[in-house]
Amino acid sequence: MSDFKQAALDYHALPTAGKIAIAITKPAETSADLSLAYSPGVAEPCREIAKNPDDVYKYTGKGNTVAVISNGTAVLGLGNLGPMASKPVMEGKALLFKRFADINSFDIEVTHKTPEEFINTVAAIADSFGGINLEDIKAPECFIIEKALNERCKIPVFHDDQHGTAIVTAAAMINALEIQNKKIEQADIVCLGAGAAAIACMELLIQCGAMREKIYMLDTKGVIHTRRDDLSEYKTRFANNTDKRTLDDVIEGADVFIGVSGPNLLSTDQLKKMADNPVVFACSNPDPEIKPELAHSVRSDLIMATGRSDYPNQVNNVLCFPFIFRGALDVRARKINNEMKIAAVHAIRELAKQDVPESVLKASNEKELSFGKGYIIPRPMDPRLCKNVALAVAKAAVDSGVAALPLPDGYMNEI
Ligand SMILES: NC(=O)C1=CN([C@@H]2O[C@H](COP(=O)(O)OP(=O)(O)OC[C@H]3O[C@@H](n4cnc5c(N)ncnc54)[C@H](OP(=O)(O)O)[C@@H]3O)[C@@H](O)[C@H]2O)C=CC1
Ligand SMILES: CC(=O)C(=O)O
Ligand SMILES: [Mg+2]
Repeated sequence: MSDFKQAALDYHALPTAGKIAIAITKPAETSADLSLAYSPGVAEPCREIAKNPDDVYKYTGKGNTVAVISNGTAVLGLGNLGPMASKPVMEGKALLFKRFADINSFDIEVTHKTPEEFINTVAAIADSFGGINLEDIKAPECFIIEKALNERCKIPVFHDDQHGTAIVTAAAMINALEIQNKKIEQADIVCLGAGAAAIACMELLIQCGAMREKIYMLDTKGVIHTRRDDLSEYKTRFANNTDKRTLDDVIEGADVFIGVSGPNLLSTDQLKKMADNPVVFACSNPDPEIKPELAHSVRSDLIMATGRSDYPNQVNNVLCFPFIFRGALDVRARKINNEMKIAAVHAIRELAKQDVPESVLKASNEKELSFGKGYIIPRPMDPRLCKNVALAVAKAAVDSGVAALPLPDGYMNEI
């Protein structure tokens, strides 16, 4: 067994199994404490909430709790491993919520037969939480599930693999194209993968200026084109009127490659065929579509990003989901709308242009980080992400009319 594999298994197993635990926030030592925490004292907030349901936010942890919910059908790029094998990832998301945005989080893995069963299960428990982060649910079911839950739930429901990934990809792409001196409107874009992440990433890039007809999307059967008769309604939106059929065909002269598919699917020969100064986001986890060292060995003019923490330019939804929920929860947004997503894109993107604090350099084991080919997007440990993204998102929620609360006085000033 490799040292890294053993270290990763030990990290999860020792000294206690798993990565998260519950913390008590009130004294619970004496009989007097317990008479407040439990019987008889607990009856008082129960009565208040029964009279005024909004008081649940005043007397319980609902407003700062997000459920991370999966069925394990698209666990990273590992495929349909089922609910239990997805649990380390879901605990990981809970860890990231707490570490980066001080949001309490439960991971919930659902076993079900039909999308309706999943939807009914989640809808039935949704009121316990301030928000729901759906994770690693494969396309096309993820689109149906998210839409139905957003219609049925009073709290924000956000499929991270769609929107978190899209927001971070758009932020990084705008910066990368600027550095490569390319215009997004003129970029020829290849997207390998046509699932949850791919569809959402391309839709958001189009909102940021990319031209739909200049996007070539591929699934396991090749290029998505207008003469295919096997396309879901979601893929059909990207059907290109073209004779190109394979990755080899579309990669020729492409400015951008975005991989949200699986490991080792882009060859060095294909990379060589891309236009000058290309942008390559190989975002499949844990193994990217092409390894950075391999890509850099054949091209010196590219900007390269992956989803991983052990290479520069980590294009990963961790840069978004803790912070977009922080902003949404703090103004009690009913949903996470387009305005909030666009605000997050720009808050993340702009931060990469600012000087990097010493604490981030230390945590990244870097001497220097400055905006450029090796630093197109902030590092997840950057404490300014929470402040800047949550503030932009909360403001956008208030301005777009989905917030139940105003922006708190001095919001995020103290961070
Ligand atoms: N860096 C990040 O932040 C994130 C990265 N990802 C990565 O993106 C990938 C996809 O995740 P997600 O969208 O949630 O999963 P989905 O299951 O929804 O989609 C997977 C897509 O990849 C396509 N695909 C799989 N193998 C190939 C192949 N050999 N050639 C072309 N297309 C292929 C599938 O094709 P078909 O439709 O024919 O089945 C499908 O369209 C994963 O590797 C995941 O780790 C996802 C979210 C965030
Ligand atoms: C990062 C992530 O959410 C994924 O790879 O699925
Ligand atoms: Mg995921």
